Amino acid sequence: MKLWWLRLARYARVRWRGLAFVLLLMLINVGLNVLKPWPLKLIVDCVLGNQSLPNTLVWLKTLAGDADIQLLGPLAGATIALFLASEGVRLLQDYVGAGVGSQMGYDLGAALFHRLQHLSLEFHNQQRSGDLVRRVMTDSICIRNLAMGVFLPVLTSVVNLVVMFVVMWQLDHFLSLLSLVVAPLIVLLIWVFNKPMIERTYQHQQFEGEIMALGEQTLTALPIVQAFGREAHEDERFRYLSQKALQACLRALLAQMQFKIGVSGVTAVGTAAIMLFGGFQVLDGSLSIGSLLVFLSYLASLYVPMETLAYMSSGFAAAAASAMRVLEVLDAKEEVREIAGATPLLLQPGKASGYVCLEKVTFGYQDGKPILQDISLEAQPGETIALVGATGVGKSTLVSLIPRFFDPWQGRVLFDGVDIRDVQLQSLREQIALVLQEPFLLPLTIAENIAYGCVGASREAIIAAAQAANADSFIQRLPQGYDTVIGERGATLSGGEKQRLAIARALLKDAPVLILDEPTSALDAQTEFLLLEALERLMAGRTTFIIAHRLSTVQRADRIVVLEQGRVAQIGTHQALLNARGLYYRLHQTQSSRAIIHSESV
Ligand SMILES: Nc1ncnc2c1ncn2[C@@H]1O[C@H](COP(=O)(O)OP(=O)(O)OP(=O)(O)O)[C@@H](O)[C@H]1O
Repeated sequence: MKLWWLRLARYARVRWRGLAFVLLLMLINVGLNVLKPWPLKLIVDCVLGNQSLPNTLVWLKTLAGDADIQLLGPLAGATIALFLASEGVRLLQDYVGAGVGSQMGYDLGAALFHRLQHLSLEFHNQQRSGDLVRRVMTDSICIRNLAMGVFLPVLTSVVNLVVMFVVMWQLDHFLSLLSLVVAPLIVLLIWVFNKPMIERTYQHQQFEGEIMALGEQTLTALPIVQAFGREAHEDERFRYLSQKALQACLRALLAQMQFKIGVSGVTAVGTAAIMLFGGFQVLDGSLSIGSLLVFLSYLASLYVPMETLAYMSSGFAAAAASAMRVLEVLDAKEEVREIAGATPLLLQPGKASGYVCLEKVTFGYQDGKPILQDISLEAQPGETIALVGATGVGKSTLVSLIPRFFDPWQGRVLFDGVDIRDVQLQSLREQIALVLQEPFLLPLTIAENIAYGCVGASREAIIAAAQAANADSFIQRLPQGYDTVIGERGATLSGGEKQRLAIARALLKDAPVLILDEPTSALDAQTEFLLLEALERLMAGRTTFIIAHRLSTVQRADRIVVLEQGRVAQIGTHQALLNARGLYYRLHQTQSSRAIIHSESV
């Protein structure tokens, strides 16, 4: 992924004012740090020693008085002011930096979240949702880490190094060069320790990632874990991974400690060399004591930026890895893309007629392996079309082409006579309501779940939809009625109750086209019977595509489409298909004989 950092910088650009302010504070702080040892130098050289004040500071004498000793007070005061100012600016820089950095992280997270919501179901089918959540919540912070944890410290270090070296050079050329002698040694240490530090930190992150994945997998599959008594096994796996993570963490810390000891040793040798040679120069009078003190003070601050630069490589590697994971999603190919200049399905507000037509549609998930072949099917407004066929024949795939979850390889899908690839996706999906086998419910209140597709629906409309869906009576029995918050995926409700909420949601949406994908198959025959009444109310006056394995559910459809090996094998009414004695007849016979055996055994 070339120039990834440049692409990421686009997201940072929006916050350029904040970034510029942080840079300004950084420059002010560098200036204050450079000035810090100068009051001490002036005291040592001009008050305790016999040097005169530099011409640029003669005004101090007119302010404090002529006697050298009178300079002590203002110089001590200047030290306090410099320290306070530097600390104040540093704290402000940290505060503003944290704010701007986090804001950039949230901006990137929001862009990622938006993108994920618009990527096709095909993309999501191939991903683990836990991993995607990590990308949005954790990896998007990489932009903050790169800006505030890598870019800013590196820039600060470089500016610090340059400014201090320039000042040192003015004081003494030889000592300036000597202070840089440690640089190659620090580079050598970086070269030796960088790889183990990065590798061990990466291993640590990997194990932490595995712990998170295990936690997420186990908690989402908790009913299975408990049913199969695997709690102890999962505990053991958790402990094993934690142990591994701990070992990797300690190994990474060990490498960092060795590196730090190396840097401290080299720094100590450098400082000692400056003391030694600087001491000789002071003794032979070519350097003042104050200048030597400035050198030693700078030296301490000079090695800090070098060390910072050394550490940055591991921070950079971690942030770069996260950035790649973020860009992978941002760059993911959109399988279903709205064409430029797509128009709304309806040019005026209102409802579509509900005419749906599939024209010679061929589609599959893998190249060369079509699931649906050359399917043509027309549904007139208000007509009910049932889809039947063996499991895996492509019934759900066929109906998923209508809301354009996928685009056909060949052929086209028309909605109210318009090719759905030419219209705005949202305007198309507004005209379709879905009730699936798994009624996806959110951990919100019952009322909010019913009104999910219909923002701003009145309480009366919600209750009317629930009544029509035969859901009102069970909702009234809940502790807070319509304001009861249901568990994740409706965990606190029975299958039939969840399905009735899904029907109420579809009723409230009041779309002209309805897709019912095995809405009753997870229920027993008695509950199914109760639901059918609600479903009939829902289907009235709408173009409906219904998929059901139980043929009893589809008997009253206007037309039944029988799919076989990806093609339409038969179309007709229940009676006509029975008379034809084809595949439908055989499916019907099998189900009828099973029902007889079942009723006899009961
Ligand atoms: N997202 C996907 N990626 C790849 N293959 C898929 C995907 N979804 C479904 N399939 C495959 O496509 C085929 C048709 O699946 P589909 O769900 O449409 O069948 P179905 O007739 O609705 O089956 P069932 O009656 O069991 O629900 C199956 O072989 C299935 O494994």
